[in-house]
This record gives sequence, C-alpha cells and structure tokens, in this order.
Amino acid sequence: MDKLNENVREKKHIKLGEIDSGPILVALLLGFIAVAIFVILRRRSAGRRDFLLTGLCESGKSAIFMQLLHGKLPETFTSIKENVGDYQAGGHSSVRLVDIPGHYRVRDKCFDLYKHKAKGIVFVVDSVTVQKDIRDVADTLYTILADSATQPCSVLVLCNKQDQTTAKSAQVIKSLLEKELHTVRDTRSRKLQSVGDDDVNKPVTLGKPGRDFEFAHISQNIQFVESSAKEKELNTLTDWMGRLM
Ligand SMILES: Nc1nc2c(ncn2[C@@H]2O[C@H](COP(=O)(O)OP(=O)(O)OP(=O)(O)O)[C@@H](O)[C@H]2O)c(=O)[nH]1
Repeated sequence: MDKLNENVREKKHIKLGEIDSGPILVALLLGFIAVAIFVILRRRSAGRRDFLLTGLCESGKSAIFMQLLHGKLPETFTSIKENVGDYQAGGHSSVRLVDIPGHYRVRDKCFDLYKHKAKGIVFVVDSVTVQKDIRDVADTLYTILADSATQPCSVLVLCNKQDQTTAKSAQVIKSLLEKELHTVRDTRSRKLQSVGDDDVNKPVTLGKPGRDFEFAHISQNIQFVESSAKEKELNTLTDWMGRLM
C-alpha cells in the first residue's frame, strides 16, 4: 500500500513538473518578444530629431516658424522652398524646425526629404477655411499619416488662426476630419485594388478596416490643439514640442 502511495506521489510530481514548465516557457517567450519590440522601436526612432511644419498653403506655417525663431510675423508670400532653423526650448538642446511649403507642386517632394528624420509632425490647419477646403486638408493629412516613414512620429494637428471669430474649434475640426478621412480611405483603397502597388512603397491603410475612421485607431500618437500665430499664442505647440524634446 505504501509503495502504491509512493508511486502515485511520484507520478504527481512528474505531472506537476510538466505543467509548471509551460508557463515559464511562455513567460520567457513573451519577455523575449517584448525586448525585441523595444529594441526595434528604439532603432526606428533613433536619429529622429526634426520637427516638420506641414499643411496646405496659407495655413500659417511660415508665420509660426518666424514667430518661434525670430519673434515676428513675416510679410505674406507663398513659400516655394523650405525654411530650416534651430529651435531651442528652455532647458532642452536645440532641434531642427522645418517649414515645408504648402504648394502641392513642391509639398510632397520636400516632405520626402525630411520625413525619415522627423520626430514630430505639426499639421497646420487654417481654422477659418477648413470646412470649405476639407477635401484637400483630409487628403493631405491622409498622405502623411499613411506614409510608413511617419509611423514612429508624434503628430500635432494645430488649428491655427483662432484669433478670427469664424474659426472652428479643434474639437469640430477633429470630427470634420474624421468623417472626411473615412471617405478618403474608401477612395484610396478602391484605387489600390484596381491599380496594385509595389510592396516596398505600399502606404499603410489607416484605422480599422470595416469600421468608421477614428484617430484613436491609427498608430501615431495624434493630438488636436488651437493656436494663433498672429497673436503669438503658440504655447500649445511649444509645450508639445518640449514634451518630445
Ligand atoms: N488672422 C491670422 N492670420 C494668420 C495667422 N497665421 C498666419 N496668418 C496669415 O495667414 C497668411 C498665410 O500665412 P503663411 O505663414 O504665409 O502661410 P503658409 O502656411 O506658410 O503658406 P505657404 O507658404 O503658401 O505654404 C498670412 O497673411 C499670415 O499673416 C493667425 O494665427 N491668424
């Protein structure tokens, strides 16, 4: 009888040993995967120090650039070339600020030159004309967000010209854009299906397929804030940059 009990106990031990090793292996595997993801993400964001000001023509990018770097508003002119300068926020080392021209003929080419070094992308919106221009604004923003090179970036949608009484709030602009980006995504995915695309430059499909487009579903960290370059109210932008520097 004693021998029988001992045998049962032995068997139990063997079984317990077998069951116990499973969770340990799973935990080790999960740990390994977590470390690998951390290393990959670190590598992807390493060397990214630039902040890019982008958006449609006349949204106020050059005004913001000049206010931040020189404390003054520039004469009105359409940029055809980027403005580049060093910006320093209290206590931080300086970063490169690049004002990308809004004109469609130069915008994408210029953006492509700087996107791989970008840590933060500031998408400037004219809060007065945004509703009228919503198709163009959404199309331009979609191109930026769907670019695989911008996936590690933080994105700030800066709703500028808030000194104007007809300016839409950041909250309204966010929901206008959410609706329009849904349409842009549909149009683009239909085009992709008919044309086909090479795998290397394949843009990312934004949000969750089959669901309404929501900014909460994209991989970039995106925030919406308000500003007025004219009134030098740019704290929302400088605070955001300070947090990333
Ligand atoms: N009322 C108001 N006007 C602004 C503000 N920011 C810029 N502007 C004006 O908007 C116009 C366009 O500003 P820019 O800074 O040249 O616009 P941009 O985005 O650089 O335009 P592109 O160079 O064509 O890409 C200018 O007349 C600015 O003075 C603002 O916060 N409030």
